[in-house]
Amino acid sequence: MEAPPDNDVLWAHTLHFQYDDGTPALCGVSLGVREGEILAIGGPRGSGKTTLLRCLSGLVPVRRGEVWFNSVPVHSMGPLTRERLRRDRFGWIDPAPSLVPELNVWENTALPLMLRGTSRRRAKTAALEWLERLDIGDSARKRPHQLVQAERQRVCIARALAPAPSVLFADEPTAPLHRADRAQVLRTLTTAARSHRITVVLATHDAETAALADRTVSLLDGRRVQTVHLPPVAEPREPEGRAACSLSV
Ligand SMILES: Nc1ncnc2c1ncn2[C@@H]1O[C@H](COP(=O)(O)OP(=O)(O)OP(=O)(O)O)[C@@H](O)[C@H]1O
Repeated sequence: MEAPPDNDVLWAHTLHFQYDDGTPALCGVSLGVREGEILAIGGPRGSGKTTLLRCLSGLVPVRRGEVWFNSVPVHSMGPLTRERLRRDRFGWIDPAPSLVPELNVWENTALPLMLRGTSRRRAKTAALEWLERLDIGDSARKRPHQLVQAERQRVCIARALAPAPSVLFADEPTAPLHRADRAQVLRTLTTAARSHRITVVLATHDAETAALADRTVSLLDGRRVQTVHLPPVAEPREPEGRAACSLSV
């Protein structure tokens, strides 16, 4: 059996993944992610990017192949150990913002820190700092329903960065943002990651987003390929009845 290299924080070897309905999503993908690296996982829709992030982060069990985090096997962990690993060491950003509706913005942002045992006061201070960095500090006391989609996504990004996770898995993190916002938020995300030595695994089908990473691993039909042409990304559609959001940054 091959051993993971010492300087790879994440290492996957011949990963295969098939959904319960039989859909093959990953076919023998191997990769290494170095500590502090920002790695883009590129590829068109349906190429397996989200599934790869789910396998690497321990969100789904790996039945064929291996995943190692800091030389610890994730593929052989039980569900509770994987859950603890995700809570204590990993961060996750989904393409669509998902917040607890009953909590305000800073409480949502502070939640992962409090789940890790940080006091409410310290978690609030950290949450407010990250909300400021994401230009959403003024909305700290608002409820999620009072924000537009793009603002909610900024809150999700602040929430993921606040605990300074060892690895941040970002699945199309700027999908709900407009072009101008996208570049600014991505720059904030990558700058924060670099200054806090957060390793980032960033799934994207957008060439401009991938260009901000240190390196890109490309997928096509669940397989790793040398290069893949990524078309320009379409603008997100605004929900009806809302003006196009322009966050002043
Ligand atoms: N829950 C599921 N059940 C069955 N098949 C799925 C499921 N989720 C994804 N798939 C299939 O697995 C394959 C890989 O999907 P995946 O979402 O990982 O790709 P992706 O590159 O992230 O795509 P996108 O950019 O659209 O999110 C696709 O064929 C997809 O249809």
